This record gives sequence, C-alpha cells and structure tokens, in this order.
Amino acid sequence: MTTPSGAGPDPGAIEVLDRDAGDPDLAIGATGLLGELNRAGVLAVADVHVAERLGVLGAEPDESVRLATALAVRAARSGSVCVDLTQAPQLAPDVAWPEMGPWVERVRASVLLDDTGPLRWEYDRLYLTRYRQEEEQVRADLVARTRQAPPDVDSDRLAAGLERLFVLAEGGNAGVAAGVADQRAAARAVVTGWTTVLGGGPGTGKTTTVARVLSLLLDQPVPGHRDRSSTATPLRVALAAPTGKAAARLQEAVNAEAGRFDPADRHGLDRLEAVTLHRLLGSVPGRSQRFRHDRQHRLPYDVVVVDETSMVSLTLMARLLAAVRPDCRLVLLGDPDQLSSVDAGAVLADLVDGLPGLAGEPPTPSAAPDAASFASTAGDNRPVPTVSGSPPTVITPPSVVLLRHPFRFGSAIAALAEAVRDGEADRALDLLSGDDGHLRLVVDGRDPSVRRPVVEAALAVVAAARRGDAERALDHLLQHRLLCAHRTGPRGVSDWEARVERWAAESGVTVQPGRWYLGRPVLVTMNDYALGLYNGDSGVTIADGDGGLRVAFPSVTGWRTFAPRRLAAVQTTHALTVHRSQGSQFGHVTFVLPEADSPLATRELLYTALTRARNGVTLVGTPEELRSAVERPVTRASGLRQRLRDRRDL
Ligand SMILES: Nc1ncnc2c1ncn2[C@@H]1O[C@H](COP(=O)(O)OP(=O)(O)OP(=O)(O)O)[C@@H](O)[C@H]1O
Repeated sequence: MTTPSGAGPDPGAIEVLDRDAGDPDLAIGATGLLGELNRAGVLAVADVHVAERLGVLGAEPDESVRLATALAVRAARSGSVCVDLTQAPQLAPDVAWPEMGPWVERVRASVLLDDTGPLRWEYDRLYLTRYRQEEEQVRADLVARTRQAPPDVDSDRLAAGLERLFVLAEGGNAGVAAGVADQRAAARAVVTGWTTVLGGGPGTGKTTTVARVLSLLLDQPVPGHRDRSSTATPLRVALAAPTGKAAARLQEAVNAEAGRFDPADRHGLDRLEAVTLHRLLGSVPGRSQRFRHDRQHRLPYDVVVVDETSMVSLTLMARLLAAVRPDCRLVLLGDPDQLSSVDAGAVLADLVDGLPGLAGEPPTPSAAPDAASFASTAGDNRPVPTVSGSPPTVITPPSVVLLRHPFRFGSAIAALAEAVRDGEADRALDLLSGDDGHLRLVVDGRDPSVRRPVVEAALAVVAAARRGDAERALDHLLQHRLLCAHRTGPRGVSDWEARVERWAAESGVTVQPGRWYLGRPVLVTMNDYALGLYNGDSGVTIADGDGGLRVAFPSVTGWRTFAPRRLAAVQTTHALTVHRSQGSQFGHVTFVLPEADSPLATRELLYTALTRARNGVTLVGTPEELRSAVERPVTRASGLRQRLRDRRDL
C-alpha cells in the first residue's frame, strides 16, 4: 500500500475537543502559538509542557522553535517517529503559522539540535533524539547483517525439502499454484539469508510457510558435521510475537502444521513454544524499555521468528535487533497493510518499502569479511562475528517476500480488501453493490439485515451454552463479530454493546448487563500467565451441568473452562474495537463505519476490519463514509524507509 512516510499528519492522532475554562486539556499559562494550538486541540498539555521545559533547559528563547519541539513531541505521541514541519499547517489551517523557510532555518540552527541536545534534523524532518537514534540503530544493525557471508546451506538437501514440503495439492488452480510458488520463494529466502520479511494478508500462508521453513532449516546439516547427528548441537529456534495472544496463535499454527508433516520432517516443531517479544528479550521489572538481552547479552538463538510484526514499535524493533546475533536468521512475519503499532513507528511497512534498497547492489562474495575479528558475548557462549575494516558492501542482502494468494477466505472479501488497500473507493463501492451475497453496505444500523445475523449468532451461542456445549458455543462465537472504530459515542462499542444486549433480550435471551449470564461472550483484557489466558482472548459463559456457570476458552486441545471468579480482567464483548480484533478472524463481520470526519476513518482501519472476515462482511454506513475512509491512508512520519534506501555506507 502506498502510505508515504512523512506525507502528512496522522489523522488518527488529532483529537478534537470541546473546551471550557478549567478544562484539564488546557495548558495553563501557554501563550502565543503554543497556547493557540493547545486550545485548538492540536497540542496536548504534555506536548506544550515538554516543549516549554526543553526550551528553558536548553535556553532556547525562540517561540517558533518551541512550537516545533511541541510538534515533535506530539508526533511521537501520535505514532509518528518524527515531524515534517511543512505538513504542520494542515493540522490547523486557520492558525497563523510561522513562514516556513525562515522557521525551518531557525529550528535547524537551534541550540536544541546541538550534539547533546534533545532534537535532531535529518531527511528534512525533526526528530526527538531518542527516535532518531533508534532509527539509525535499526539501519546499522540491518546493514551489519548484510555484511556477513551467507549461511552455509546444503543446496541439494534444500531443493529436496522444498519439493517435499511445498507441493501443489491436487486440483489446485493457477492462483493456488502462484501462491505455493511464492511460499517456496519465501522459504528459500529464509534458508539462504540472514534477514527475511515475509509479508501478506490474512490466510496467505505466512505461518504455514514458517513451519515448513523451520523444518527445512532443521533438516540442514549443522556446520562442521556432515549430517544432522545426535552429537550435533541442534539449531535453537525462538518463536515470538508482540502480544501473548498472537504468540499463542503462532505456536498453535506452527504446532498444527508440523503435526501434519511426516514424522521425519517434524523435528519437534509440533511441540515448539512461542513467547511474547518482551518475554523473549527478558523484561526488567519497572523498566519497560530495558531488557536482559541486549547487545552485550545476545539471545542464544540461531533462528528468531516474529509474527504480527505490524504491531511492533520502532523502539521494540531496535531492542530486538540489538539483541539478536548477526548470524541468527531473523524472520519477520506480518501484514504491512494493517494498522501499525500503538507506539511510534510503522516498522513493518517501512521495512517492506525500504529493505530492498539495502539489497540494491548485487552480492559480491569476494568481498566477504574473513570473520577474523570476534567479540565474545555474555549470554551466549559462541563468539559474535564482527566486521573490522572490511569493505562496506552488501554480501548477503535481506529479502522481502510478499505472499498474495489468500488460502483462507472468500474471493469477494479479498477483492474488497484489495480495493481498499489500493485506495480505490469506486471499485470498493461497485463490489459492495454487486449481488454476490457476501458483501453488503447498509446505511441504517436499525435495518433488520443488520440485526438478523447479530441476533442469530447470539441465540446460537446461548443455545449451545445452555447445553454446556463449549465446543459449539465457541464455534458460534467465531461465526459473527460486530466491530466498531470507536469505543464510545453512537457508533462506538459501548452503545452497540447495549444495543445487541437489548436485541438479544427482545429475542428471549436472559441478559444481565455487566454480570455473568449464559452465553455472555467475554474478552480477556490482561495477560494471566498462571491461567495461560492472554489479553485479547475470547471466551463464552456456559452451563456447568450443575446449575452453575463456567467460562470456556479455545485451546490447542479444543477448549478449557474456568470458574468465572478466577477471571480477574474481562469485559463483555458483543462488540469489539477494530484495534482489539487484530490477530483474530470471524466468519461474518459487521463493521460500523466511523463518521466521514472521524479521525479514525482511515484506510488501514477499514482494511483491518474487512480482513477479520472469512465469509461475509456487512458495513453499516453511507457510501460517503466508506469513501472517506478508503481515501485517507494513515501517514505516520518516519525516516526509516528513506534511511534504508540511503546508500551512504554501503
Ligand atoms: N500451500 C498451501 N496449500 C494449501 N493450503 C494452504 C497453503 N498454505 C496455507 N494454506 C492454508 O491456508 C490457511 C491459512 O494459512 P496460514 O494460517 O499459514 O496463513 P497466515 O498468513 O499465517 O494467516 P494469519 O495472518 O491470519 O495468521 C491455513 O488453513 C493453511 O492450512
């Protein structure tokens, strides 16, 4: 998707507020442009205060520089890594902004940009120093990974493995054949390189491919051994994801796929566990940005696979790249078109666009460093190869492979998601007005065609719950999901939650809002490692056969149930925000479109909502609201893709 970095403000970030005197959102004492933009709702109190403080500490008297500082703070708070000042006037067109040329010059000349100052200017953007350093570190670590000789690979064995594991099932059409060919290309890239980004929409086979790739890797002879043998150290593999729920899904998918392999190809992958990235890196209590594993204490793995990389922030990616050994194969999976991380950065999309820039030069094996220089590291007993005085050349380029063929969901949804991704509103509206039966746009939320699937799904869940049939209840729970962009307001989760409970009650279901009742769908809102339940897990309340209630959750073996009182943090979930639904899929999705001028009406949000559905989608809203979302890509300012394309030290 084309989301030009730094092309404009992130509309999702602008919060429009009604302001009164005494409003806690007003920065007391803020004057001039800072005060005006605070009152207009563009700058938050924290943006103003941090800018004022840095201005005082750095003895920067120029108000326009403090304004730029506040915008850099605002940018980071809103998901951007830096700010493009030339775009700033779009935030509040009626405000008298400083004249651009002289303003930029004053900012660039400010003491706040001194060597030890809090700001940096690069790629025509203003950074808080910390983010500029993280971006640069990500680039430097990725470059370092290209400067090693490629991994040793037994190509005959690899070819035989590819033939064995990536076969076109009988009856597969041309689309499937192309999909399998892409998966093979991805597998080859992972085996023969150090850094691979494997992107694709839902159901394109990313985790299936990874399971097969891991089998291929484990089938390779260990360096120094003619063959894999009991005396050889097996490859150490780590599976990780940004959230506990995503980690659990990755583990299940890899275990399940490996379970389908011939025993000789399994290599224990059917029992491999996945962890959160924070666990992998070793969280330090009270230090959310520091980890036990870092550049001095590298992770002891030969292969690290990260799923749902679109949810990984720049900071977390920087920490990960610092901690993985350069000679550890790093595989980043995810959908670059989905919503980005909550924290600053759009790393996956930047890597997909920018990494091929690093690979721009053909590999030159003759320039391979002789690995003469080694630095020993704690946390891993093997030396880490470093390159000393070697020619600055790409030897093993990183790979970006995009999988395009959806194996899981219907072609109508895939076509609609593609139109949205490509920003083609007319095509999207055409698809929605067709009579395919899987896609609908309904203007009025009270329309019976909106109510029907919602109530039918709720009744089916309750019927199974009453019988104590956990499997069926969970199955029905996944058949339909109502999604909203907002949490509150007439189109938000809380209003629709109440509406669905009212519809269910009118249809004979006993509903006790906020309490436990048969068929109550719940969402876990905090990781509970003791119970093995994760933030984002969905469950349903069923009869325990003894007059009481249990709450059933899906598990690798089918389902598990818990007494309601053991669940410390759950909420009812007849409706869900799109952000919360990331990483899950449902049979049918009803998505309540945000109003056309809502800051959440974005292409990424709509794409993410659509790709949660496997069989059908009902959009509730007007054609104008759909068009507005399709035509507004989120633009998170970042210099990473430009930095990766910049061949200054290659
Ligand atoms: N080459 C293939 N041939 C047949 N089926 C496949 C192939 N690759 C994947 N599939 C099937 O497609 C479905 C989706 O695969 P998979 O879960 O790996 O996709 P994904 O991209 O990881 O999806 P998500 O992003 O939703 O996790 C699975 O049922 C899988 O078995």
